[in-house]
Amino acid sequence: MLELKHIKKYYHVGDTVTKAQDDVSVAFREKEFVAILGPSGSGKTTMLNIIGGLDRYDSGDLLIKGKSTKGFKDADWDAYRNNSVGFIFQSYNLISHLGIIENVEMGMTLSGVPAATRRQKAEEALIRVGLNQHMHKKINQLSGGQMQRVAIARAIASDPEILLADEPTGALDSETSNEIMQLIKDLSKERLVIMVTHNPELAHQYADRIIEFADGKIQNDSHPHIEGAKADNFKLTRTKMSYWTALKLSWTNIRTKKGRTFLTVFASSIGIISIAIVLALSNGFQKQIDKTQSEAMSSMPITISQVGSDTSAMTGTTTKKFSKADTVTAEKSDADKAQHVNKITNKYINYVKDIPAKYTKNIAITYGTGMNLIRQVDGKYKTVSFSNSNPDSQTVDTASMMANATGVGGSVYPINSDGKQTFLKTYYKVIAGNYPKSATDIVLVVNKDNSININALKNLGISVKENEKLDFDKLVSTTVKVVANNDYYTKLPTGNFVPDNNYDGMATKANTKTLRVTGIIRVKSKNSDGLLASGVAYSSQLTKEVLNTNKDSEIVKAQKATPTKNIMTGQTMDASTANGLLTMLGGSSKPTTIQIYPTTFKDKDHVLNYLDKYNKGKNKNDKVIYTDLAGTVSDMTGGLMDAITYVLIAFAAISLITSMIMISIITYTSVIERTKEIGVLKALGARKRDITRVFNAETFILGFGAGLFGIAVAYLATFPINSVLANVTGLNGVAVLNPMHAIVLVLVSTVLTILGGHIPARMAAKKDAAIALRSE
Ligand SMILES: Nc1ncnc2c1ncn2[C@@H]1O[C@H](COP(=O)(O)OP(=O)(O)OP(=O)(O)O)[C@@H](O)[C@H]1O
Repeated sequence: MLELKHIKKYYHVGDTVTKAQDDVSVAFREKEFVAILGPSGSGKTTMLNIIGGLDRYDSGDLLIKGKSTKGFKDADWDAYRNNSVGFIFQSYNLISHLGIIENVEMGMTLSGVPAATRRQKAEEALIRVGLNQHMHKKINQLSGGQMQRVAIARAIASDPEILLADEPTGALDSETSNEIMQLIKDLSKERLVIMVTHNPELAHQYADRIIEFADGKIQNDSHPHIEGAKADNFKLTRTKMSYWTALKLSWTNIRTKKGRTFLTVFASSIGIISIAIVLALSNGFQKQIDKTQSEAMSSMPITISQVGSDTSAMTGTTTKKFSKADTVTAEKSDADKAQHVNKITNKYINYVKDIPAKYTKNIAITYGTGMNLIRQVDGKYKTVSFSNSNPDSQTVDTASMMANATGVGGSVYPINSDGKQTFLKTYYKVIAGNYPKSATDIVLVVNKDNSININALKNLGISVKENEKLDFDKLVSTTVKVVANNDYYTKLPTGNFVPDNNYDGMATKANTKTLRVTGIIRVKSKNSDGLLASGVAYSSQLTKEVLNTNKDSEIVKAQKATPTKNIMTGQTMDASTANGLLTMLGGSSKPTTIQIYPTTFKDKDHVLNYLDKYNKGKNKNDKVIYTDLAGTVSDMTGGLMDAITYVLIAFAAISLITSMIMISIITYTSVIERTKEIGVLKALGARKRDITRVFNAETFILGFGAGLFGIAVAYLATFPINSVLANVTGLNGVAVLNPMHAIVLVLVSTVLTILGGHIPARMAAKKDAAIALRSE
């Protein structure tokens, strides 16, 4: 059955060499009870460990059923121990955190025997050793003899052919010893039993054969056996512990150390808690900043005007040196030099309209078209305007007189490229009436305190005194009429055009449109001033319609025919005044300003890049220059927030690493504490990998637990944090834990702790089984 051939095992410690096995040759029968006697330190245990595959011989050979073990790999030894060998130790070596049945089942659990079969065989083995009454007790509720019976049950549960016992009665009184010996004697009827003992009487009383050992050599053999030639018919089934078994094993172990586990989990979760809170806060602050930014955007668009200011053209040379020249140099002022006329062509407008929709909320194109407005006041029609300029001031400037007379002024609100009215709905609240629906609907914009520019009302022909309070009803539904150029101006015999005085007549003309105030609106946000000035606001659509009606009117045609002469006054004009007049009359469809509202600060950069691309390669005169008001506010806030978050996360990460180190230490202690258990598991056939798995499972449970616990604490912490922040800053719901962050943090905690625990786990796996079993 078993044969040792010239087995040598020397231990070298320092200069001394211990010959634990010194050329041992012996053979065993298939069924016999062999007792090995000998003085302490003679090498008995070493021989038993070599036979059981727990220890390796240096030279010689161990034949199992005729099969040489010289070429055995670790996995073969593991399988051999699991399939063929049962061990019984002096100190029982039961796994105390498992139940009796689980202990007995362990060998079968390791080799993947199905649960029901396992349970049945374990119970049979326990009945066999006489423990049918005590099966459901805990290990620490048993007597020494009973514990040894459990150990014997574990050794025979999977019915091995070889049973190895190392001083099985060494810790028991004589009566119990006899009972155990009798039990082993019975078991030897079915298998080979090799027992190491110090007790010659027991050996002689129960054993069939006695081998005396001294100085690593067999001195005497009472009943030697010579193994005949045998065919190699030895087969091994490899063992494999499932992840689930590893998890269960670790879980039961962790449960026996509840206090320590809780403290570990708590301490390791501190890193996760701090990172989660930092993320939750920065998340919330970022949201607040985004909101503020987006509000700021609404009042600070990128503006492209007909005349821009090219700051790069400013020389900024204010020399301090006095000139010695005796001449005067005529020079343009810096501001004049910087003045740049933008050629806002249709091509450019289309280019702007093609900005990817995701980057912009709105694009407002304003045309400087005048509107001939009249309104019935006290039964009579008179001219009115949407302007905010003072109607009582004595302006001599013809352009502003024209502006007042023709109704240029007021604010134009943008309409989305798809024609939808989202701008007003997003940023403005209706406090009376409704949002405008059609091009002929106009609104009154009031300030946060419901005040409105008095000039706007006066220009509409409403007689009002400063600080006078007007009912909403009085203003909503006010109507104003826009008259087409052809109805508004009459041609004099001189060829000049003048406004007709018959306003009542104009009111009923077919081309006259009625505009109606549909509502009074006010900016929604506390923090923003809004885009629209207080006063009248109308849609960009309305200007387009007016432009369409007037572009081919008589007065426009006549003005175009005499470009250097004002068609109304007969005065000569320079090109730019002429251009202004033509625009006012509706003869030029060039926009006066284009305003682009980026969606966010970041998108603004995309928009600016897009606009810069247009200018690339163009000569100075063809370039279109924009003004970026929001640029001065810049992305500073966003960058700052990111920086703060990174710094805080770095600090929090330090605590995470600390917890990782702590988990390694705890796993390491656990490895030390469980050294004996590792030995037992190995004796039962556990592979290195199974041992690593058991400890990895433990760190997995700890890491995952710490992650979950950390997230739970961080989530609960957001409530008091938010209430404090709300009190201090007035901001509500700042700390918001992003579920994605929560999941990632649990993963991070699990992965980091597994990493931290992996090295001790590997150390555990590498432990020598024989040494592990010798440890106390
Ligand atoms: N890992 C080891 N390193 C060094 N020496 C060892 C090691 N294991 C055992 N020895 C030595 O080998 C010798 C044989 O030890 P072994 O445990 O086999 O003796 P034993 O006969 O079983 O003794 P006891 O009856 O006291 O248990 C002893 O001198 C022991 O010190």
